[in-house]
Parts: sequence; structure tokens; C-alpha cells
Amino acid sequence: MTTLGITNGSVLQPDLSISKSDVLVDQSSGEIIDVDPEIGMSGEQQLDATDSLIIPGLINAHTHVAMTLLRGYADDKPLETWLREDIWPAEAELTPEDARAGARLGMAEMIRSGTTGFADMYFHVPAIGDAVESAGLRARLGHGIVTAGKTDAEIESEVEEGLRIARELGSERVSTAVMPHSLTTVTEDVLTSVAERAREMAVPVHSHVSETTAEVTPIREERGVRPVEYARSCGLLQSEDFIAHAVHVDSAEIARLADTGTGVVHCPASNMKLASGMAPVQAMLDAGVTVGLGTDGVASNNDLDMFDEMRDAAMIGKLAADDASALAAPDVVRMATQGSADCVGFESGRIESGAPADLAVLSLDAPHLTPAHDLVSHLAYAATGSDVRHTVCDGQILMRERELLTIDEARVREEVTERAEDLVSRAEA
Ligand SMILES: N[C@@H](CCSC[C@H]1O[C@@H](n2cnc3c(=O)[nH]cnc32)[C@H](O)[C@@H]1O)C(=O)O
Ligand SMILES: [Zn+2]
Repeated sequence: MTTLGITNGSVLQPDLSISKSDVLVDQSSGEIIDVDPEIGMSGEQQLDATDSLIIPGLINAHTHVAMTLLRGYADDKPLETWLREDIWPAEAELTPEDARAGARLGMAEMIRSGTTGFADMYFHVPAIGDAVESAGLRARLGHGIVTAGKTDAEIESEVEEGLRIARELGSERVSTAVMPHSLTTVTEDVLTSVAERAREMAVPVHSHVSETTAEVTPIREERGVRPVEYARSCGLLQSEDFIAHAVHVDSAEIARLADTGTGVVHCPASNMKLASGMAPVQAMLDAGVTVGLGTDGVASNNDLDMFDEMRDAAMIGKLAADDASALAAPDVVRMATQGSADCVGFESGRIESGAPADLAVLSLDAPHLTPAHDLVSHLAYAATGSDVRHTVCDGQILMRERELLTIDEARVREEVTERAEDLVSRAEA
């Protein structure tokens, strides 16, 4: 057994209280051995956490990580127009090597901002999976299945790819899901059949649901039910499943999401930027829905910093509920850690013995984090990703004193810059 001690800091406990404590990690199993004052010095190697707070690694429960290639490429448009006019044509030109480079850049950004795990829906998933393996993060990956605008033969190969990825990929840190893109971009037959196959493979289903009113209206008009009911009728929304957005859900739908135990991944920045709407997150929390947090792709965010996302969730949550006490600091911190872990099906998100050693160490030695009346408040409202000193996933150090150890950042930035230019010129040719 090789051990790592994180010493001389404070720990954000699972109940969100803060105590002066060390953390001792078994690097062989990737688990936390113990959380206890003074225990860190017994580790074979140490990470210093003086004037720092040890938090669970944040979990980005819904993203499209390779979209870093399209950061700033098309802004200031609503979802449908943005996807059809700009994003899908550019993505049609994307190669597996582009996706691999884009994913590596995105993971560099995640590690730098204390994110240790994520759920990703994209294509060229094996290339993204390789990038995850070498970066050292934890991820649940799936091929986004779209049927809209495709021929029967194309649909067949989309479905095959989606099921093949769910069945064949996977390792210690990489798990999979079946990911039909949304209720309006995938036919009823395909939604029903891929959900059934997901049950046989014992993997979750993940989709975009009710992100905009443009998705709700056609379902209501054609089927006479709201989207959550329709999704149920297709066999979606089991307890292991998780959906992104759920912006336009009524109280009956919220009750249904709570009963079924389906996770909801709130993506506040994307919802604001695409003007998709304000999700009723406080109502979902009150009803007992499991709520996590995600950035969505960077083309609609435009970064992968989960600290920004916590702050955005708190701000828009208060506006949506017309109540300043809604989406309080502990609510958003819980969403970015335990809530996201519960959505995605990770054991991480909590610092306790036996849990995966997925951690971030945040420096408190900064003007914008002074004074320290309430560190949970700082996490939600004042800290940023650049305050993270060290990032650890599965017991391995991915960043030490802001130096990335698993990704050659300069090389990745250069490569993505070149590939992104090339991609855009192909798309616009
Ligand atoms: N196999 C599909 C690709 C699906 S990947 C997932 C898709 O979701 C897209 N996407 C990104 N953000 C959003 C969003 O907010 N809502 C819906 N789709 C999004 C993303 O650009 C990507 O095309 C195909 O052949 O088109
Ligand atoms: Zn998305």
C-alpha cells in the first residue's frame, strides 16, 4: 500500500461542517483511509494544506467536454438556432483526434478548477475515453444518439454506436450510460428500445429533457402529455437515470421526478446564456428530487469552472423562486458534490473513510476569501477555480501547487488552437 497524507488543513465534512483535520489516502485502492487531525504525517508522501480547505472533488454532472474546440465560436443565439446553424455543422467535421485534444484541454481546465469527475455526452467516445484514462479523472461517458434529420441506415448506426459504447467501454474510472440526446431529437421507437437495452446492460440512461419550451410544446400537441410523462411512457426515468436541464417542468412533473428517483442536472449558465429559462430548482429540492450541477458544453457557458456554476445556481435560483433564501450556499455546495455524485452514480462527493479519494485543496490565503466567517459561503459565492492548489482523483495527484501532472498543458493548448482553426475552416468551406 502506498499512502498520501494531506496535512494541516481543514476538511469540508459530509454534513458541510468544517473541522481542522488531515486526510490519509490509500493510493493503491484509491480510497480515503481516514479523516483525522494529525494523521496526515503518517503518509509516505504529503500534500500541504496549510491555510487551505480540503473539499470533495467537484462533479460536473452534464457536459460535452470536447466542445472546448468551439468555445467562443458561436455565441448569443437560442438553443435550436445555435445547434442547427453553427454547432452541428461544425461538429460534422470533427475527427476523433479533434475530440481527444478537445477533451484533454477540457480536463486540464477541470483539474485546474477542482473538478475530479464528470458525465459526458458526445461522439468519438473511445477517443474521449482514452483521454480520460490518461488524465486520471473519473467519468461516465455515452454516445449522444440523435435520429432527427437522419436516414434509416444512419439511425441504425447511431443506435448501434450508442449501445456499443455503453456495453464495451469502461474501466476502474470510466463508466458508461446510454444517452439518447433529447425527447425531440430521438424518435419514440428509438427512445423506447435503447432504454430497454440500457436496463439489460444495467447502465443508466441520460438525456436532455425540457431544456426549452420549444421541446415541451410539440410533445404536448402531438401526444397530449407533458415531457416527463412521455419520457416515462418510453421507459426512461428510472432511479439510476439522470436528465439534464428540466427547466420547463410543472409541479406534477417535479413530483414524478422525486418519486422515480431520477436525478436532475441543473445547468444554470447554459440556461441563462441560451435564454432557455429558469429551472424551478428550489421546488425540486423541496419535493425531494436529487439535483446535481453541470456546466453543459463550454460553447454555451463558456467555461468548465464548477465554482462559477455554484454561484450561478444560487443567483438564478433566488430569482426563479423570487426568494433570497432559496438556493442557499449549502444547497449549491451539496449539489456540486453529493448531488452530482448521486445523479451520475459515483461513490465520491463525500470526504469520509472508505470513499473514493477524489479531492480538491483550495487555498484560503487570498483577499477575496478574507475574512473567513463561513467557508461554505465562500465556496458558493466568493471562491473561483483558480483558488484550487491541489487536485487528487482516485488517490493520484493530478495537480500539485497548480502544476498539472498528467496533462502537458502548453502542448494541449497549442494543439487545440491549431485543430480548432482547422475545424472552423472546414465547417465554413
Ligand atoms: N451523435 C450525435 C451527437 C450527439 S452528442 C451531444 C450533442 O449535444 C449538443 N449540445 C450541446 N449543448 C447542448 C444543449 O444545451 N442542449 C442540447 N444539445 C446540446 C452537442 O453539441 C452535441 O451535438 C450526432 O450525430 O449529431
Ligand atoms: Zn447538454
